[in-house]
Amino acid sequence: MTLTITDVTLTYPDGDARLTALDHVTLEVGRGCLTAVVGPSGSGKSSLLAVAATLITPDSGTVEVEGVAVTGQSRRDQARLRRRRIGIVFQQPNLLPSLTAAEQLQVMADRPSTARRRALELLDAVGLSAQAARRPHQLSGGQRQRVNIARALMNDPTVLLVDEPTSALDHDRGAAIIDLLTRLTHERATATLLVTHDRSHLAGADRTVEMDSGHLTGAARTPGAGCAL
Ligand SMILES: Nc1ncnc2c1ncn2[C@@H]1O[C@H](COP(=O)(O)OP(=O)(O)OP(=O)(O)O)[C@@H](O)[C@H]1O
Repeated sequence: MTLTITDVTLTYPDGDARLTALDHVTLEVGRGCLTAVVGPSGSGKSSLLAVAATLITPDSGTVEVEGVAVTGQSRRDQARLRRRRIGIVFQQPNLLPSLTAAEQLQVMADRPSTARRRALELLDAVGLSAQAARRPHQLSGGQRQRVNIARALMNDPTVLLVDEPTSALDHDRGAAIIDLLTRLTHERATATLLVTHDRSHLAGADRTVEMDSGHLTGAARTPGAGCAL
């Protein structure tokens, strides 16, 4: 399994007590599979993503990427793993204002010699070939989010983590972004974990899991073609 989260508990300080954000959560995501985690505000979705991204160390439990336990690694090894194996799409694109769409991707490249070609190939994959030379203020919100997604794929990650990608978009553009993420997940065989409070776009997800008060409460939908669960 590409991303395996096993029996993870995460608490935050809450005055004199501790608030349990994740309560013995177990979840597996295989390559070529988009798993959506839905749940109300405060249910623990962003915390789950942060643990999967190795940005937060849980109180207990483990995270494995391609069979390697990352929970006990040094921060330096975790950062290397993030750079090489994990793509993260944050809610807000946070593009650099002075760079073109292609340059936003190129600056992420591990291998500078192929960066330009790869950036253009990825912009084509997200439907932005004609916008490669545009800067963020010359792009729509949906186009900026597509650049954001393409940028996360720059170093060919095996795990793709996506946080509320449709929150700034209208319904149709939001649905198009989820369809794009599902297609890219299948084509590029990433293990994709997407969190959202908005379940209206999720018809195309391979699997939907519910989060409620730090618990994963159920899995629905059978895996689609190419989804190696
Ligand atoms: N840094 C923190 N310190 C203390 N408590 C936190 C911290 N981050 C999150 N929490 C709490 O942990 C719980 C889970 O929060 P989390 O952000 O993971 O939920 P969420 O489902 O992503 O919410 P939203 O949809 O609003 O982003 C909430 O009760 C939240 O208040």
